[in-house]
Amino acid sequence: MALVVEDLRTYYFQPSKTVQAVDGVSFSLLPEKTLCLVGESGCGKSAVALSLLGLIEPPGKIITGRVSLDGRELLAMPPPELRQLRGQDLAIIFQNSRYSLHPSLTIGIQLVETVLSHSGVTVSAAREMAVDALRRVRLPDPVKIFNRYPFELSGGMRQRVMIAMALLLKPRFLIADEPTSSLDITTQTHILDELMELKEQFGAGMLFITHDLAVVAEIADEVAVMRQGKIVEHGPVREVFQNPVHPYTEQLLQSL
Ligand SMILES: Nc1ncnc2c1ncn2[C@@H]1O[C@H](COP(=O)(O)OP(=O)(O)OP(=O)(O)O)[C@@H](O)[C@H]1O
Repeated sequence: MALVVEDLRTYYFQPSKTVQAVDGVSFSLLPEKTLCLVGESGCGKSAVALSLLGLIEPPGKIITGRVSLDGRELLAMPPPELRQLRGQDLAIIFQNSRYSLHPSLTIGIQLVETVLSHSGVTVSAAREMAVDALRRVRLPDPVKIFNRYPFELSGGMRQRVMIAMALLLKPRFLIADEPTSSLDITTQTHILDELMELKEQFGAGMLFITHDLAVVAEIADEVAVMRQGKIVEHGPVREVFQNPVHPYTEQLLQSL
């Protein structure tokens, strides 16, 4: 059981040029393991995440590649099937600033809708699952939060809600795109700890996108270093940190 990415290429066709945002990326994600994808801004990390989930929008396009989950080919999957798979088998946590929660729906409605769109449980069971998910991410008074709108919560609370939403259906693989970068350091540390704890409870594999090598040192089993759309180095985190082969990795480590 693995999420396997092979020779993925995703380009953005900008008016003046074509950006090869992802340019032949391959890796595997295994259950219970954390692979950190690092690299400077604009190197294509988010484009990888969006490609895996079928969320690339024009002017972007997946040019070629294979993404398979237990032998099922994701890139060729009809959109309704892919939507069903998202959340259940593969979930994503974005940075706060992008794709955040719907502003005019309560937290509870958004969580309950997510459950109902993926399973045949009753509304009251979905409600219970939602409150339980809010409790798991250690939000105080989950029932009260359930009835709140996103704007009534702090950034840290909203990010916890996003984690609760991603873990609601106990996905087997989790993609976290800089999930804590918009938060202050203390909140970042707490949320990261909670995310890792929950991930371990569920045995999920995780692709964690970050440019923070201190975070990588703490959570990664493996690290892949990306530069200009390509993975230039990939290996167990200790090996890569102690013995960087690519000059760019060395440069990244020196900037710590
Ligand atoms: N919607 C878009 N339209 C045009 N070009 C885009 C779009 N999204 C991304 N790109 C381009 O694709 C390249 C990769 O962007 P991407 O967001 O994947 O980088 P990143 O490594 O995630 O950066 P960051 O760490 O800043 O989030 C960049 O050159 C970017 O300008």
